[in-house]
Amino acid sequence: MKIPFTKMHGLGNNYIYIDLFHTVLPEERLSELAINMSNPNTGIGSDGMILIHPTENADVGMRIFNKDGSEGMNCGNGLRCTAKYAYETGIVDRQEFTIQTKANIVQAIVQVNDEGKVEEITIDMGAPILQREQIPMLGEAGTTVINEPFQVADTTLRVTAVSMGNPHVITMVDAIDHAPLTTLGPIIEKDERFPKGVNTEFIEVVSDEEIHFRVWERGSGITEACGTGACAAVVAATLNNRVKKGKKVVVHLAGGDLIIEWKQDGHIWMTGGAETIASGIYHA
Ligand SMILES: N[C@@H](CCC[C@H](N)C(=O)O)C(=O)O
Repeated sequence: MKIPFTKMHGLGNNYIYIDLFHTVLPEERLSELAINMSNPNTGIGSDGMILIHPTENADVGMRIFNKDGSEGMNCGNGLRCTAKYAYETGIVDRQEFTIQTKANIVQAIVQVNDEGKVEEITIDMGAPILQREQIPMLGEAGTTVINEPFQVADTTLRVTAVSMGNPHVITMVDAIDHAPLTTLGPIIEKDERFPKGVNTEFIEVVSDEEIHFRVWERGSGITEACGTGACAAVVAATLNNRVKKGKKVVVHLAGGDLIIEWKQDGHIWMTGGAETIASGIYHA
């Protein structure tokens, strides 16, 4: 099977994008394709695979597969890349349009330069989910998880759990360069208290408008950036009284910056870039 693809990244979080407006893929091979294409030695090399597809409920649909073949519910960097792709290829002809993920339908707004290229994308990511059982995280149903002690290996972290349609657990640290990302990230990802696994973030809140951020992603490990994670980080910092609702926060990820605002109406807005790296034909 020969599959046309485009490789794109948002702040270094890179995926192989397949345009299902023009290509058909068998559902039963999607997971295997994501694993194989993501392999840097025998595939293309990526953090996973994203499908851009027609849907009845929005202008564009998006599905995300991590590099271990698991399907995620949402992807912030993927949404910005999908918005750029959809606009630049003419799938949509408006600068404001909707994208459906497995989690929800979001609004995308693209800023376009004189040459018709998308330079910046803002996504209304919707409202975060804080109810423990909806994250999901084991424990007393109906409660939230804010600065809760969490024993892992021989360390007690204090964690805040947030779903942006996908699960995140956030720990505030004093110095981002010393965050135990590689040691605790893979253990927390598969901790039984998170029945569906979890994306693990460490953040250093510098001020009420600036956060340093590192992530261990469920299904992909360390990545350069995680858009839903950056949104979840600002929610966690707000719930811990370190930043304020209604104020823009610059989140410094390993691959660059995102501007995140948790608005007074409860929605989270994410603004940042997206880049096209290459396109070609994958031989499956
Ligand atoms: N990199 C993404 C999130 C991708 C999915 C995640 N690993 C999951 O399984 O939930 C982002 O930019 O949000």
